Amino acid sequence: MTNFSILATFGWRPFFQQQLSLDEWETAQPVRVTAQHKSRLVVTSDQGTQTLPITPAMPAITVGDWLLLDDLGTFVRILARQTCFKRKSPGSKVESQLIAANVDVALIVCSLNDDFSLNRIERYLALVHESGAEPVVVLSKADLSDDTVHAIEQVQALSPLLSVISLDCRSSQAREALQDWLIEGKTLAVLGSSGVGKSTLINTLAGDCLQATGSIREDDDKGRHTTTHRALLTMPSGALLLDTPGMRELQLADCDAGLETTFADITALAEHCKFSDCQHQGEPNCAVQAAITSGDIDQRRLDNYLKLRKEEKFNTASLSQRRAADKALGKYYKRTLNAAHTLKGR
Ligand SMILES: Nc1nc2c(ncn2[C@@H]2O[C@H](COP(=O)(O)OP(=O)(O)OP(=O)(O)O)[C@@H](O)[C@H]2O)c(=O)[nH]1
Ligand SMILES: [Zn+2]
Repeated sequence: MTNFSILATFGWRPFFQQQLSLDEWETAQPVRVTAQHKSRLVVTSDQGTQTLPITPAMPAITVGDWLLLDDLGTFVRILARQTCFKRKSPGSKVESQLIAANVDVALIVCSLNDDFSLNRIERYLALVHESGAEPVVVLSKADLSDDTVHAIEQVQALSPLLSVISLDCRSSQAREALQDWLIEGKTLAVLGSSGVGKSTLINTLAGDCLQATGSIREDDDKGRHTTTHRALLTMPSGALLLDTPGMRELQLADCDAGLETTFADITALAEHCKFSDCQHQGEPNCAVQAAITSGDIDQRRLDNYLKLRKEEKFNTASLSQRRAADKALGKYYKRTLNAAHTLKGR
């Protein structure tokens, strides 16, 4: 029988428990994916850590997922995700690539020096809202800024409900600043552009346990000893840190809903524009332009919204275009093959 209180320390909660049938409750073993390799997964449960070969019958699985295994340790099924980060796949076969599942809190790191950009924060907010995770904006390198208060105000003005904090990633006080989110069983992820202090913050939050469990020596698929990176770590606070390279390279794509949430003020106003397809760029009786004239909304914010929406549309369109192109290519191959057969048959 599964020890659910141990599982809770890995992020197990009613959302997952509710998905179990009575039978599964008694016999199945829930495990969480803590690392992913080419041909196998590393999973953790109340029984400890084990590896699981990836088979063609399995659905797409990513770090952070919860799976059910039977009493022989064989994969049974994947549980529905509470949140999910994806990105546009570089290949053309699959639409999107899974990056991480069941992240509760996404720390959007933006440094208070040259990198500080409201546009970039809005871009990350759209991504995080799309995933379903709770965003927390972390303004790093506070020690290098003369006016953190003003910066916090600017970010807070993006949404009154947004959590915004400033800190020095190198200082142990960073843990205190984030203590509201460093809760046992909560899964955090860190994102932000290069050089803003993500690794430094992760080191500070994870402390000694990063060295102890972050890199583990194990045998690879060919039996060689390798040092691999474990993507899900338990921090001293009991909170879990999900750290995979994919989180660091996220692009904005397929996040229509995330944009709507991030720019809820603009989308709410847009309902009052005269034209339902108003682009808010000079059409008559545009409620958004009126809000800009009255100073309720910044021109910068509208420009960024229009830019991100255009980018999102472009990315989504190129996905469907690629799908259409694939189909056409498939048909071409088939035709050529048929023609070859016909020729041969003559
Ligand atoms: N003064 C100051 N320096 C910081 C702070 N956070 C990070 N740094 C420094 O900034 C540099 C970049 O920090 P990293 O933690 O490597 O940044 P990163 O976001 O992980 O960068 P990538 O690995 O490229 O994605 C390092 O030299 C850090 O020591 C901070 O809060 N204050
Ligand atoms: Zn309008």
